[in-house]
Amino acid sequence: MRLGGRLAAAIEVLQDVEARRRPVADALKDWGLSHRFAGSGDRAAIGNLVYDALRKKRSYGFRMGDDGAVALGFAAVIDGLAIAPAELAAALEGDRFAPDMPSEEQLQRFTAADLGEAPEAVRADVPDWLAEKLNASLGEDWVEEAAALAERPPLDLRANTLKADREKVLKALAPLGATAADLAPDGMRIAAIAGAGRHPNVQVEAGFQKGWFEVQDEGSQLAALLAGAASGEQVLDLCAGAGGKSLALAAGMDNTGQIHAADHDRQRLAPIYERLARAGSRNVQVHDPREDMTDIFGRMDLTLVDAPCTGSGTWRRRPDAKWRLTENALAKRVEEQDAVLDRAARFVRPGGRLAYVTCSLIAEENAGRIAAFLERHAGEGFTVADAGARWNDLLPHGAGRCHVTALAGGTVITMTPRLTGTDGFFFALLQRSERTG
Ligand SMILES: C[S@@+](CC[C@H](N)C(=O)[O-])C[C@H]1O[C@@H](n2cnc3c(N)ncnc32)[C@H](O)[C@@H]1O
Repeated sequence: MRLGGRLAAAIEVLQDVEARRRPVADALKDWGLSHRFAGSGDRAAIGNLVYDALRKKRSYGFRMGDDGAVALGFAAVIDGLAIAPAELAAALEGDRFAPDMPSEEQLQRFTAADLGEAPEAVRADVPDWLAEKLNASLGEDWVEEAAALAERPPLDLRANTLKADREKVLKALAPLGATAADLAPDGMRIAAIAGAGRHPNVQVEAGFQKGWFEVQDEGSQLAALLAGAASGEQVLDLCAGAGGKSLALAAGMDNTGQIHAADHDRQRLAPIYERLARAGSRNVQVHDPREDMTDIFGRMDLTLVDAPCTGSGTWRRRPDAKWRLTENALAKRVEEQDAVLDRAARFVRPGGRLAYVTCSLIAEENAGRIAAFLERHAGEGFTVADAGARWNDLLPHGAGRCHVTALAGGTVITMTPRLTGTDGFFFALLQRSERTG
């Protein structure tokens, strides 16, 4: 396919996403199924245009004076692929699949528009209703913080120290341009794509098949590191999902002690078995959702709640979620977070810890849930640890590179693409006293 056909396809997918309010991955998959002639390069290029258009839907819409699918598609080509309008017109000339070029006036508006004159929510590329919440959560630089969530993400990997060290993996992945991550000790990064192109499919690499590395955002790796599971401990990963954190914890514990991996959704948990086997993780016991886990109540040194959340910290990777999010959905996540924290508390032994993680940047889901938990569980011996100090101890070269917020006598931290270069993550650690009421 030529550029014109790819652009027309991207516009069709954007129209589908808009009309049916459906996840972009589903819309792209359907497009692929009904256009089997399109090769993998075409699909990747179409996907890139769609994702770019959705990441910057509001600022592109402002600059174009139109936020319809056609305008957004053209904006993604001009801005994301860095093809100037005149060059684009020449490339589409004579291409019968290409959509009509926007008017000269619209193109000029796009190129000359001053985003400085746009409302904050437009510059931040977020829906209006979230502006106040993100401002409250991220402080005075919230517009720049949110705008960084509208950039393309890198591909992050974690060396699995049960099978290989980072140097060895970096050597194997040198042809893919992997470099050592800034902060996470076992992290590696393949930079965000500039212009056209796509990240390599690292899962077909021999090293991946042999379990030398996992795909995991650096922020997720850091959250597991901060949770601080020590060798020999009893650990519960209560929202284990496909096991990203369990795998990192197992490596950090050098396969000693015991990790209990649980999730209430069997389908989400299913991939964990294959991942554990590939990674050589032998200290993880997976609990079926139907299992009664009362026998480990009050026995965990560390209970990790990697909570269900809006995922607002991952908007670089799932920009469509940003436009689909509603106040009702946020309220539902908050309810789930309270419920899962209440359940988690039952597993923490006296003297044990409870780590709470989200990949959201909305304070209601983060510090707000911890404050509410402390109120509901007053007298049970939970206090907020100094996560900011913990960050500085573990990552001296990353000091000052995350948000540290005081909360109930301790501190909690937030990682953001702008400060940490990771997806957005929140981390809090609660310490339970030896003597509980
Ligand atoms: C953020 S995801 C977990 C990601 C995973 N820990 C990882 O690192 O790959 C949150 C998970 O919480 C699970 N969940 C939601 N409510 C739960 C509950 N009450 N009990 C257990 N799991 C729950 C969801 O099914 C989902 O898999």
